[in-house]
Amino acid sequence: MKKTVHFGAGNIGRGFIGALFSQSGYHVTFVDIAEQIINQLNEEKSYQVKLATDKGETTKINNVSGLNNMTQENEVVEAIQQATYLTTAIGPNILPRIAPLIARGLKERVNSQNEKLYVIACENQIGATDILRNHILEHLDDETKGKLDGRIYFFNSAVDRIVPIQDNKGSLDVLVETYYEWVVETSEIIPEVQGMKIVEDLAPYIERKLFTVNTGHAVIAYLGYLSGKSTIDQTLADEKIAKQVQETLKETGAYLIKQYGLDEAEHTKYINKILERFKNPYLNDAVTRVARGPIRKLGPEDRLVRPATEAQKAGLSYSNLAKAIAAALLFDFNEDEEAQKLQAMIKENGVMNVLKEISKLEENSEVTKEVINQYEKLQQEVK
Ligand SMILES: NC(=O)C1=CN([C@@H]2O[C@H](COP(=O)(O)OP(=O)(O)OC[C@H]3O[C@@H](n4cnc5c(N)ncnc54)[C@H](O)[C@@H]3O)[C@@H](O)[C@H]2O)C=CC1
Ligand SMILES: O=P(O)(O)OC[C@H]1O[C@](O)(CO)[C@@H](O)[C@@H]1O
Repeated sequence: MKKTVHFGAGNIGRGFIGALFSQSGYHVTFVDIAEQIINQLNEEKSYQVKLATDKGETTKINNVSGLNNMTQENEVVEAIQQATYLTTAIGPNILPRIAPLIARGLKERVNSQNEKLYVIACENQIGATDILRNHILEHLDDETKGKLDGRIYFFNSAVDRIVPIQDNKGSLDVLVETYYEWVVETSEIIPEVQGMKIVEDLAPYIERKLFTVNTGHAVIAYLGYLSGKSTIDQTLADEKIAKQVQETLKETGAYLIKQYGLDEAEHTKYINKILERFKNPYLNDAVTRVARGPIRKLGPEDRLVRPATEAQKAGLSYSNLAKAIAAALLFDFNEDEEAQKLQAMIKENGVMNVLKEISKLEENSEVTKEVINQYEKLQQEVK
């Protein structure tokens, strides 16, 4: 049986990427630090993926097992020897932490065989696989680096499926939305995986996804949080916020249409389809999940700041994006480590310095001025 190694046995790992591999005839070895999940995968050897619909259709996912990358390093290295694919869905901030072990696995592999291995990071981040590759290279000697060509391939990808936090503690089963899209950038002919779409240029796909699905989601999450809402669908039922989301997506849309020559009517359809996905009540998707990690989400290349700076450069409107950035700056959820760190930074150094440090926005840039203007207005509104 073909084999694949997937780092991150969480929501996207089990509910999306691992499930597609299993359905394509692969044995999936999940690598994670969550001991309970690893034990259950090894004991139960399967789990159910349940669709967030009124019928709640389920699919059984077979041929799965687990390894703990903290306590079973040798076994992970061995699994990498046998795999055709190595994927991750672990969170962008975790990629540097798993890179040393992947590097060990790759070193052993290229010194003992010529079979091709395809590495794909499935994270909400532009160029996540390139970033992972650079971390891996830091842990390889020149001789090993020289052997990667033609053996180890690194492909960027875009992943789109809403998988909320699961409220079935103790079960491996995962509730997912029906829709999914996994786009992988390569011009190589690679072993087929059901549901994987191959493209030669990922940029329009990942930007369209990140600056529509993720920007829209972030606006709902941050404004929902500020107005005391619990879930995404509940927030979108608030007409004022729904209008604000539309206005923000018009701004990212204008940039995407200009940048990639998208058809305006098609793009409007794409936006509307996404808004329908967000309204799914069966997902019960918490605003605090979608808002998680505000420091990462306020990064210069991420879903809020990049479209704002690109729109500004292109002479397009960005005031609604500035409002979204301002709302993210006000996210003070006390169970989110990044939110707490962000609030401490704002308290100590002020918003302008935080925008400079985290978002790489110049002090007196037009975008910075507009964000501060929106931040002050929002602060008054939520008082
Ligand atoms: N949940 C969703 O709807 C979507 C998530 N994504 C992306 O997928 C990635 C994963 O997200 P989720 O699955 O939602 O998160 P999650 O929190 O459900 O899963 C992450 C998994 O990584 C594991 N992990 C954390 N640190 C680790 C380490 N050092 N070594 C090994 N495993 C470690 C955790 O134990 C957890 O099982 C993120 O980059 C996210 O942006 C992308 C599209 C959709
Ligand atoms: O996973 P992140 O990057 O923290 O952001 C949450 C976002 O990811 C998703 O879970 C999947 O795209 C979206 O639901 C949401 O926009």
